[in-house]
Amino acid sequence: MSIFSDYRINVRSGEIGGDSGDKVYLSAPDLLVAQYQSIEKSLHRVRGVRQVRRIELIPSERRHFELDTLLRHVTYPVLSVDRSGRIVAANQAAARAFGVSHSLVAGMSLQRFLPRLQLAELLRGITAPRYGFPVTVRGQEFAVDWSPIALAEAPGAVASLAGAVLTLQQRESLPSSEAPPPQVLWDLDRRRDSCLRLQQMAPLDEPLLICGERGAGKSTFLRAAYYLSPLADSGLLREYQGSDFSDSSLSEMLLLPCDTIVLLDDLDLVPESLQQALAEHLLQGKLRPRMVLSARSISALIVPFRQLLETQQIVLPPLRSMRPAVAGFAEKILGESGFTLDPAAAHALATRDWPSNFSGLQDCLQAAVAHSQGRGGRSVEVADLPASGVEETLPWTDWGRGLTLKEQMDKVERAILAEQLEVQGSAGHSTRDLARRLGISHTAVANKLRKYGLNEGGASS
Ligand SMILES: Nc1ncnc2c1ncn2[C@@H]1O[C@H](COP(=O)(O)OP(=O)(O)OP(=O)(O)O)[C@@H](O)[C@H]1O
Repeated sequence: MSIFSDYRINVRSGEIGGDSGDKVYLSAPDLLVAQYQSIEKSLHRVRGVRQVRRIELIPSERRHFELDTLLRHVTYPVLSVDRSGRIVAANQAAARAFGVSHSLVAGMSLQRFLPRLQLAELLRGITAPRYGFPVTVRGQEFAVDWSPIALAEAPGAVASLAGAVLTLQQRESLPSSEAPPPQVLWDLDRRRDSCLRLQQMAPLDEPLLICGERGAGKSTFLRAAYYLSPLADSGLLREYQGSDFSDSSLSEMLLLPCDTIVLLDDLDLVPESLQQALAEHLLQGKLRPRMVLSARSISALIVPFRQLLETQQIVLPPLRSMRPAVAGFAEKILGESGFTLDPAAAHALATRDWPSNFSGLQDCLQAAVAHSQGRGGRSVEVADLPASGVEETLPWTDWGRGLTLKEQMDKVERAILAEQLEVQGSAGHSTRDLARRLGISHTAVANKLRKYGLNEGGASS
């Protein structure tokens, strides 16, 4: 050092390195060639010095320089923040996204650019990386990857956090950020009550549960709840599917701001441990967004959710409990196709049980329209309807709504015969055995089987 000071050479930094740790690197950026030549000999005389060389960059400068070049070439924003949320370093792309000059970014507060990010929370307690949570910067949608910088002594401990590195990827058209297409709700028969309840409950803050069987319209109601919520105008929208719900979905949800509306479809398909965690966070008030959930039924959920949502649920009636309106629903579905529904076909539809509800009715009508088209028709007739699948046995009041006693009895009789045929078919019995078992004549059995279309490929006589 005295050699350098004798020659008035400013040494800005130094480090020890090399493969065997026996090299000393000194950074003297203003060193002139003549100065170097003069000190070189003196340096050689220092004990232990074997070689003196002049290099362009010392290793740490080189690393810095390489990182800088790398970041400059990264087209998406990358930046780092310290524990207090101040930006320490940022690349050009980040400065561009934030709309400030690159030289000014360092030192600014990140919150200024991402006002809705739960920054304090992230910096205070999150020690594992988080991927893909949505933010908006000057009207542009990004997904943020957040990697905490933990100090080596205690990685994983909150106290060890020194800040974080963030990367922002532009989101082209993430479905979750897009509002679903608005849909007019069918408000016939018992469905009208569900629509009215939705209108009353959607604008509230409490979590809302929509229950219904397969195809009963849960997803449709979830999306309608979004439009009926005051947040639809200004807030953020996030949609989750219960079957895909994971730990990272939950941690992402915890970071969402309070003006977000979360639609979580099929909560009953979320693993129980995650349902538990979700319920706890909700009860402790840690989940800020407005939650709208759906499930097959409230009894399919874990106990805390049942208690939490009991008074805040809308149960969608199954289609079979709205028999008087089945034709009306069918006409709404047919509406766009220009096909009409023949009264006999409408009646036939009303007698079916629709285990998959509106989805089943839609599929059936789609097939019927194709069939009718095939014969050059413009209306759906009984002959166009595909054969109905398996029918379910259900509580009588709902099940029989809109059916005469005779129609109800016929459905029961058919179900009994179909079940008996299946049992005896596998045991190799005949229709005579069936007649004996049911206590009726063989002719009566044959007539009934014919009436219900059960005689083909069934039991032998
Ligand atoms: N009230 C309604 N108004 C308009 N369309 C509806 C209504 N209810 C259901 N539908 C239509 O019926 C079909 C089934 O509805 P949806 O997908 O919402 O049911 P789901 O209960 O979520 O089904 P799944 O259990 O299979 O997820 C959809 O095509 C939907 O458009």
